[in-house]
Amino acid sequence: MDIFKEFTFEAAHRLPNVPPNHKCSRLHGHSYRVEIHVRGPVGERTGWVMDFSDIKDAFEPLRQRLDHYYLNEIEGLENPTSENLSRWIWKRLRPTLPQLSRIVVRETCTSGCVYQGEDD
Ligand SMILES: Nc1nc2c(c(=O)[nH]1)N=C([C@H](O)[C@H](O)COP(=O)(O)OP(=O)(O)OP(=O)(O)O)CN2
Ligand SMILES: [Zn+2]
Repeated sequence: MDIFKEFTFEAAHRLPNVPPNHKCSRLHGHSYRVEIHVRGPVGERTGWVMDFSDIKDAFEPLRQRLDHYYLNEIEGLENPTSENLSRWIWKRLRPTLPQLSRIVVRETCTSGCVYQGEDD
């Protein structure tokens, strides 16, 4: 079964590789929403795949590195698209959360990406 926990953080960014007249070449911010999904069997006694608070404990150090920062200044996020942000999170979270199965990053109410470690 797949379970998930959703997190939010605020951050600024700009996209350095878009044309100069592209709106995202300008500095702007988002209220990012991130879903962390974990896949595994449901424990017979616990009745759960994993305690949601264990997902929170695993993601919180990364959230602290992102919240209220300028993403472009973070190593590995020089081009902070949703796609690159999901890969950045995956790479750092997977070692402590091996059951990680999917990351959903939402930049706006209508835009985001889903990453399942395809090119990990
Ligand atoms: N594939 C991607 N495309 C875009 C990304 C991205 O990370 N991956 N990022 C952006 C910008 O960061 C932009 O802030 C968000 O995009 P967009 O959905 O265009 O934002 P709007 O809220 O302005 O969208 P509207 O629906 O047109 O109001 C751009 N593209
Ligand atoms: Zn943006």
